Amino acid sequence: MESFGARLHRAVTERGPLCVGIDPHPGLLARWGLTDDVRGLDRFSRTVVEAIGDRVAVVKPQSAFFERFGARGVEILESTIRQLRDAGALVLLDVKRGDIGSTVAAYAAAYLDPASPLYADAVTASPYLGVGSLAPMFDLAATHGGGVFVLALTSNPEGAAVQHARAADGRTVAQTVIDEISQLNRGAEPLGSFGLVVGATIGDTGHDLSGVNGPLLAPGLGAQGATAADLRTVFGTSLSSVLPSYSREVLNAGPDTGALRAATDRVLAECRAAVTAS
Ligand SMILES: O=C(O)c1cc(=O)[nH]c(=O)n1[C@@H]1O[C@H](COP(=O)(O)O)[C@@H](O)[C@H]1O
Repeated sequence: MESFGARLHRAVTERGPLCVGIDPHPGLLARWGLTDDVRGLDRFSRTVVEAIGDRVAVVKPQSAFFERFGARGVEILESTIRQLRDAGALVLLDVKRGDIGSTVAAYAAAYLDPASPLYADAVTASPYLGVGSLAPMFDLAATHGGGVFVLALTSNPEGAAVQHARAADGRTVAQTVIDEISQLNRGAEPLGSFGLVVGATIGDTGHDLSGVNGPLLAPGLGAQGATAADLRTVFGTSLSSVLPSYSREVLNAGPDTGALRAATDRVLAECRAAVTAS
């Protein structure tokens, strides 16, 4: 069975270094002329899948925007994940889960077991109950060729108060997360299956990402103010592992599928130039 890291490496080689988020904000539904209900949610998600499912390496549905409609919203999330996978995109389900280990095992079963209705290629996870508490996710991901992206340095301004705090050994909390994920990816080729989330908005924080050997998801581009040109400052010599991620910047171009594709092509060209420039 092929690992998530290998599948991601191939997808990025074939389709380019880009993740597009599906974040059906109420304001976006209105902008697209859709109702703020499950019908609007379904139409929005289908339109995004139709426009970009066959051309973007990774698509990241944000679960909260589906959960807000209850069981029928989650049903649409399940169907969106299936449609995306059928279109050949890798699905990174943005759920940012974290809990004590025995409960994390249940989250792992929900998202990383191929038998689950919400099965996705990878999930986002929060390490603030300790990176070790996420072990059941790492284990199930490894068993089934899935991936886990762990928050390290988030794109929001509030994150630094926690993530830049120093642990007893002098490292920042973020660096301890980075180092533990690096261990998990040691020796993996062509790329490890365990990723980190590092916001494109954070500037040069002096964290050492050189040993990660896994994907670095970079949200915060576009609507949150960062540009592709900022990736060099944030990631330095680790640029080749960066997976830039945009949601509203692309989604604002809808509902026209041609306009969504054009927005996707534009940000991909910017990211390609930023990631490959020497
Ligand atoms: O894990 C994430 O994807 C994430 C981490 C982070 O540090 N910052 C961040 O914005 N995100 C998510 O990335 C998306 C950003 O959306 P836009 O600001 O519209 O591009 C949202 O779904 C956020 O939940």
